Amino acid sequence: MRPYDPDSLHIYDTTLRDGTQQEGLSLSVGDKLTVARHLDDLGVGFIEGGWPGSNPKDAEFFDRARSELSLHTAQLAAFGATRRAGRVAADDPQVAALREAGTSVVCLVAKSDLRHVERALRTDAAENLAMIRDTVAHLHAEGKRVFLDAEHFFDGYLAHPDYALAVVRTAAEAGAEVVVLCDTNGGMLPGRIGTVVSDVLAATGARLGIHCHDDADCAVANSLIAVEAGVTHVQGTANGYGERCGNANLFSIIAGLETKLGQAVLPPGRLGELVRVAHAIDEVTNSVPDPHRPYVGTSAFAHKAGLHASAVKIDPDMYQHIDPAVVGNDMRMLVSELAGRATLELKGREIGLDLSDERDALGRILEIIKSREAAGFAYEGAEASFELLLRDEVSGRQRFYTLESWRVIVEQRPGGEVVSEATVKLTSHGSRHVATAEGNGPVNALDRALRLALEKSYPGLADLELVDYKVRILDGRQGTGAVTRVLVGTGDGRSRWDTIGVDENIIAASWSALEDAVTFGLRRQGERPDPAAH
Ligand SMILES: CC(=O)SCCNC(=O)CCNC(=O)[C@H](O)C(C)(C)COP(=O)(O)OP(=O)(O)OC[C@H]1O[C@@H](n2cnc3c(N)ncnc32)[C@H](O)[C@@H]1OP(=O)(O)O
Ligand SMILES: CC(=O)C(=O)O
Repeated sequence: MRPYDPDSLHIYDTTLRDGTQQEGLSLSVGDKLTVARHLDDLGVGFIEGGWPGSNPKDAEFFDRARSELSLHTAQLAAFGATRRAGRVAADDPQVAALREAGTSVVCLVAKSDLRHVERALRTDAAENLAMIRDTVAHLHAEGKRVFLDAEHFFDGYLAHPDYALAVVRTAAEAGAEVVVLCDTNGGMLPGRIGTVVSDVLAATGARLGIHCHDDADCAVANSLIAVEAGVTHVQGTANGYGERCGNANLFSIIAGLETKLGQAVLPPGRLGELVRVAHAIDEVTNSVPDPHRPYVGTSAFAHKAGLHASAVKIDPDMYQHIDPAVVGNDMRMLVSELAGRATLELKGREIGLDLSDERDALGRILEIIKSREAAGFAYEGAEASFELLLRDEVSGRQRFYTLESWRVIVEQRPGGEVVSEATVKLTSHGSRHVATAEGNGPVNALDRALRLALEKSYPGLADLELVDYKVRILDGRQGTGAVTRVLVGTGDGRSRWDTIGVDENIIAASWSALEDAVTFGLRRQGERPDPAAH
């Protein structure tokens, strides 16, 4: 492993600038400061805070950053364009905003594709080079470290290589520390990126960086191949946020560099924070974490196929590209109709049960799971129901009450209010209980009535709370009517568990899921089962 040296390979985050160009993503100044702190905790080298000359929020961010952001590892960078055509860099208000942003690093965006120079900037080749030269030289003379993002570099290089090279040379000669080759439209494939980077390096000798978008689904691969070809500065965003299909996911790049290319790019010990930081930033940006995201997703090391589990049981490396703990993730087993005995055995291990000598029981449980999944169950999303099934089969059923009946009515009252009322009758530890409760819906009423009926025997049930309720109507099978699958999430303030019920009747399906939820909760609380219950 090549040791961590933040100067020899820059990890440059542009979440707060290019990441916010993602549709639907908008951050307050406070959010941006929080994201910056998370990125600094992770240990990236540079955090691009925004474009100070483009809007008041970004200007405020840089203002507040001076007093509110104390970064330990990262340096803050301000982003902006080269001077406008026909102007003097020192007098251009955009350039002034960069100069005054209070950062030691600025990153300029410049055109490097002649088509863009002529059609978007509506100027000529020479003036664009002058804009680059003047702006870089001005900011460099002002004591800034200057990086230059060469927009549309790869498209420009393929059409007019001499001009694209002239951009790199002009920027480097004027004092740009790094010239960042941008695949702005995100359409490049890795082979081409590698070749162009090698050629540009050989032709200019400039320090190069890479900035890739993900429109061809290759942004991370393109960034990694660019590093292999010699760039020493990599840009990307947290979780790959960004314009259109996003930017290169900096977290995958970091993990790839550290675990596959033998290059430490974070301070020692920080790679294990990757999952935590990725999820914390999703929280700030109000994004639902993608479970399938490489390295950091909750499914990234989740094994569903029975054959995979049977090999993983012998050696996890057989179906994992890295040890999940290295990036702060965990291996998980998923129980479903695709499971085998090995899956169940490993799942048992996760919950502290040694099932290595329980081949027959595992076979029975597998049969139950497969036939129930064929009828509409999905244990993957209901691990508490699976755990009850497993424990029942292996250590014998534990029941806390005997159900006599349940009933729900839904009533529209004068004035239009709709109220549900449920009655549950059961016997627990020799006493018969009849409880009636109201709720804002039938499931809420049933849940309350069930807990009311049990509260004398099990007062701890008061701590449980229904926190999630999902319903899915499944197609009718083999000529039967459609069935309803209900998933119930229950919490006790410290943890959460999920249970399932399936029935043609939505209330009956909900009742089954609720019973599992309460039974699981009681087992968790270590409550004494009712030996007479059945
Ligand atoms: C590839 C990237 O993602 S780069 C980052 C892109 N990010 C953003 O655009 C978000 C922030 N942008 C903004 O707030 C606005 O676009 C501003 C403030 C920068 C400019 O707004 P306006 O002055 O109204 O101009 P507008 O957005 O219509 O057009 C951009 C102008 O910048 C010019 N321009 C574009 N690139 C550059 C460049 N590298 N150097 C100098 N000028 C440039 C264009 O020619 C155009 O000039 P014009 O006004 O004479 O037509
Ligand atoms: C600079 C930039 O964001 C791009 O070229 O995509």
